[in-house]
Formats: sequence, structure tokens, C-alpha cells
Amino acid sequence: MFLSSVPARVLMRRSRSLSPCRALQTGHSEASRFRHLCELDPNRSPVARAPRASGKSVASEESRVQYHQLASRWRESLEVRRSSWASLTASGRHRAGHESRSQAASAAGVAGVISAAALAFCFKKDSDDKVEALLDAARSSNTEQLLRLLAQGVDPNSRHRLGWTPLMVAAMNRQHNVVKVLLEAGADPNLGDDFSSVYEAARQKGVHSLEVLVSREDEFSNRLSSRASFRGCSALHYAALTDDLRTVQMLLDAGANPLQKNELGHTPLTYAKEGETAALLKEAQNTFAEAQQKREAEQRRKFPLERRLKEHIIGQEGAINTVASAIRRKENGWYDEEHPLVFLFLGSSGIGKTELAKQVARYMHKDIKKGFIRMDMSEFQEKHEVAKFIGSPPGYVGHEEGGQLTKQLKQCPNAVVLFDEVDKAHPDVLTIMLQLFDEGRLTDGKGKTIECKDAIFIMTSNAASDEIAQHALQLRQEAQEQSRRRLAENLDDVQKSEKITISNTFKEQVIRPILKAHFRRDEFLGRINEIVYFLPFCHSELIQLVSRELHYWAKKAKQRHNITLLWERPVLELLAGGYNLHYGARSIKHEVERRLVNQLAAAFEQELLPKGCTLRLTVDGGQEKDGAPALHLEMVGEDSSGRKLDIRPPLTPEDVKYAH
Ligand SMILES: Nc1ncnc2c1ncn2[C@@H]1O[C@H](COP(=O)(O)OP(=O)(O)OP(=O)(O)O)[C@@H](O)[C@H]1O
Repeated sequence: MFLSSVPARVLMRRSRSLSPCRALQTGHSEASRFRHLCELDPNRSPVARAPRASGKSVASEESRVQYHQLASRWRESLEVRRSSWASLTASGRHRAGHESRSQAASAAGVAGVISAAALAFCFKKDSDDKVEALLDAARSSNTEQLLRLLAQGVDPNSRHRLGWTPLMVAAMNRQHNVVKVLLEAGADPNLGDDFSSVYEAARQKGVHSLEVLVSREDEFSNRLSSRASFRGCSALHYAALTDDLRTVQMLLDAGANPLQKNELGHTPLTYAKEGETAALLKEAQNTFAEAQQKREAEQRRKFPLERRLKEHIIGQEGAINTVASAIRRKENGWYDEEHPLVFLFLGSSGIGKTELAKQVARYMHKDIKKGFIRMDMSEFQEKHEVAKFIGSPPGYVGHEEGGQLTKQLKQCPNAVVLFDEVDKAHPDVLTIMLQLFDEGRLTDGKGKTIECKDAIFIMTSNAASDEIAQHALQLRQEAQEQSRRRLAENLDDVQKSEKITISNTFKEQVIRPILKAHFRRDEFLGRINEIVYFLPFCHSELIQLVSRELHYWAKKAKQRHNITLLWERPVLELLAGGYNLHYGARSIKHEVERRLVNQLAAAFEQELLPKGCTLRLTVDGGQEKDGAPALHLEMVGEDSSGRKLDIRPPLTPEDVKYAH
């Protein structure tokens, strides 16, 4: 366990003379000098400076000695507490063994529990001790001990309780042999440090910052600033910090990524001094970037974006192909780098416009939270709401808050930005968007400009959705008629008949005038790279949607109640009948909830579903109130026979009578 409470007496002494907090406040306090910590800008080099030789350095040397004496005393007290715990559990184990022979069964049971807990504690303690020993060996360059522990199966990637790994320790302390042994044993050179700063770690672990400081200095390095943040630093960052060319080379040879950024967004090169190490890292960055580009291109070839998108989106093949082609042009450098990519997604509600935008963001960015910005444009219908969009100018209310769009774009200038229901936005907001699309930059209320030429802007609109839906239905009908005629000759054509394409004539003669009327400006439409059409679902797509929804509930039933759900094609057909053109996939979700999930919940409440049972969904001739065939739940027996569940409607006529 960690040092949990620093004795008050010690704390008082420390806080008067050695407090890191005081060092932080005064900057030039005795404490900060004696500890060699250069309290530099925490965003820049976190390496400690060498102590300055001054008249006061004698005093600071005394304090240093005093501090290390205190630290060793805490360490002793920690050891005492550890060993008393161990002896306590050991005696528990012994007593438990003794009692199980001589006392009653109940006592033996209790002792068994205690001994199991003690055993678990001992195992845990043993493995914690081994990790500690490994870290210790890495720091003190005890390769013999290191090899022995690794041979015993201690994970070379295990972490100190404050977050660093043995490889980081070795890199920071220039222990070349240790670095070599650890890399050979499978240590990952790209792991990032979980340790942030002394104060942050103390806050997170709920312990005194002094304890963290002692650990960091004694068990990692005493050459680092306590204020700087180290989260995300890899072994390569630490090797660059100490200007250790040999370790840098070894880590790079073992596959360390020189482009990896820590939490502050710095690569190892940021911390390297000008010279051989920096030159090596620069070269490695170029080589790594080239190799990475090749790998990504290979990945894209093997697993094209279209396929990735189709894993999440049912149907909408035309939309997926249009978007994927535009992104492919951008990724391969076949695009106009002066302008961001702009799409307009058209189609009725619930057919995958938002979902496609989200999937594009997921593909482009690992951090989907920052990489996907969603703006509901119905919130910007009034002229004065422009200020909410990009922030108010100085002197106006809310100036300090900044704008909703600009704030998020600043954090991720190449985000995927979704402008939902764009046709609802005020014309002044559209003017700002036009500037954004045209110039690829935006100036916020504070006069700061954000460059976002690499962003992808997606607008959605329900304008012309009825016309698109009707046109698509008509095309499908025509295609079906045609395939019916061909059916006798060629069966393969039946499936293909569901794929339709919106004609250019329809786009120009029907859609464009509607969009013009909505946006009232040609230049706005002219800045859109692709207008993407989302069509109503065809029958086979509805079946896929229903099937996906049923699998979702089947998984939940299994996980939560260990109930297995089975169904066959007629169930899919029945539920697909609940499709409503105006609500899209949402109507399928509602239909499944209404017909199936409601019944499951009622049966569960009436205790008709024992744990581990198997239920089959069936469709029978009986009709529900709306005239549709009824969906029933059958309990499946061991011989596969089915017994229909008699689920009472939640509100029976008797209930109604009593309610009155
Ligand atoms: N083509 C699709 N494939 C799979 N799921 C879909 C599809 N279309 C819609 N959904 C699901 O339906 C829900 C609503 O979809 P989405 O938010 O994309 O609708 P939308 O077209 O943006 O409509 P709205 O403008 O009403 O938001 C989501 O849960 C989504 O996963």
C-alpha cells in the first residue's frame, strides 16, 4: 500500500521548509533550489536544471539532507506497516488452518473465507513486490535481478503504482543494458506515462503531494520538475529529455514512434537538445511518417472506406459511394487544398444522414469527441444568434464565453462538422458559413482566426425530402415491374431491381429549384462539393434493419437475464411492416419496442421468464387491435416444443374497473 498518512510532526516540518507548494509559490524558495528543480514553463522542458552554486546553496544542501532523512523515515514506516500486514494475514492463514481441523464446520467456513482473502492478498502482495523489484532493478541497473524477475514471468510492461514503466525508468536514468534487456523481453516502447504531475497525481490518488514527490524522486528520477506534466510521455520522450543518443537509437530500432505526442501535444523531438539526438529524431520522424503513409494507403486499399461504412449503415449505397470517393480524393492529395470539403445531405428523417457523418468522423479521427462537432442550426434562426455561433465582439454580453462553433473548432480544426437542419439557420449565419467554406477560416468574436481548410463540413436538410422519397419509390416500382417482367427469364435480376439511381434531370429540374428557394443564393449552393441523396429503405434493407434491432435486444436479454431469443423470417417480415417513410429507421426501432420489448417486459414482471430460458418469437393468425398479425412469445422446452406464454395485458378490464 501507499504511504497513506504522513505524520503531522513531519508534515509541519516539511511544510515550513520543504513544501513543494511553497516552492511553487515563491519560485526561488530554499526548497526549490535545494531540490534542483527548475520550475520552468510546465509546457516546455520539464528537465531539472543543475543546482546553482551560491551562498545559500549550503543551506539548501542541509535541507536536502534533512529531506532525504525524512523520506527514508517514511519509507521505514511504510515497510513496518507492510510487514505487520503480512504477518497479520500469515497468522490468519495459520489460525484458519488450525481451526479447520479442530473447530466446528461454521468456524472452518469463516476461517476458509479469511484464509482465501489472506491468500489473495498474499498473491497480490507478492506480484506487487515483484513489480516493485523490477522497477528497482531497472533504476539501479541490476540486470541480474532484472533477468531473474523476467524469467519468473513478471510483465516487462507492468507499471509503478503512479504510472510509469521499467523502460521509462531505464531510459530516464540512461541504463543502456536495462533498456536492451527490457526491449528484448517485449517491453513496449510506445506506452505513455500515466503519471501527470506531482500535484495532479496526489489529487487523483488522494494522498499527500509530498508522498508522491518522494516516490517520483526516489523511484523514478530527481531531475524532473514537479510542476510539468508528463502524462503520455513515452520512453523515447524521456531518452530525448536526457539527451541519451544510445537509448534513443535502441528505442527507435525497437519500433518506438518518434511522432507520438504526449498529453501536451509534444513529440520527443520537442525535448531534444540541438545536436546528434535531435538530428536522429528528425530523420526518424521523416522515415516514420513515410512508412506510416504507406501503411495507411495499404490499409485503405485492403479495407476501403466504403466497406467500413457499410458495416454500420444499411443501404444508402449511393450516399456512401459519393462520400467515400470525395474522402479518397482528399486522402490521396487529389483535391483543392485551399477549400474544405463541403457536403449537403438530403433526405427524410431517420435514414442515416447523421449516422454517416458520425462514421466519417470516426474514420478520420481517433478522438471522436473532439473530432465530431454537431451544430443544431435550428438554434440559430434569429439574427442575434450569430453571436452564439462565433462569439460576441468585445464589450457585448457573453464575449468571454466564445462561440459554440469557434470554441470547438479551435480544439480540433480538422474536425468533421455537422450542421443539422441547415435550412433553418438565419441568412446571416449562412453568410458566415459561406465565408467558412470559401476561405477555410473563421474569425471569432475576439478577432482570433481559426484555419480549418482540412475540416469536413456536412450540412443536412429535410428540404425536398418528400420529392426525393416519392421519386425513389416511383423508380423502385418501375424497376420492380421491369424485373417482374424479366423474372421468367432470369431470376438474378430480382435482387438488383432494388438498386436505383436518382437521375441528373431530376436533380436539376426538381431539387435545385427547391434548394434555391430555401437558401436564396447561388453562391452558397455553388460552394457545396457534393449533394448527397438518402433514399427511403427498400424491403430487403428493412429486413436487415429489423434483424439488427432483434439482435440488439437478443444480446441484451442474454446479458441481463440469461434469456435466449429465437426467431424466423415471418417475424422479420411482420416487424418490417411497421416502417413509416417519415420516421425512417426510427419507426423500425419503435415497432420492435412496441410489439416485442413491451411483451418481454410484461412477461418478466409477471415472473413468466425463468433465468436461462429460451424464447421463440412466433407470428400467428390472431390479430392485434391495429389488424396486423400478432407476435407471440413461446417458451421452448428441452424437446424443442413450444408453449405459448399467457401474458396478461398490463391494464386488464378488472384493473380499469378498480381504477374507477
Ligand atoms: N441506413 C441506416 N443504417 C443503419 N441505421 C440507421 C440507418 N438510418 C438510420 N439509422 C438509425 O436510426 C437512427 C436515426 O438515424 P439518423 O440520426 O442518422 O437519422 P437522420 O437521417 O440524420 O435523420 P434526422 O434528420 O431526423 O436526424 C440512428 O439510431 C441510426 O443508427
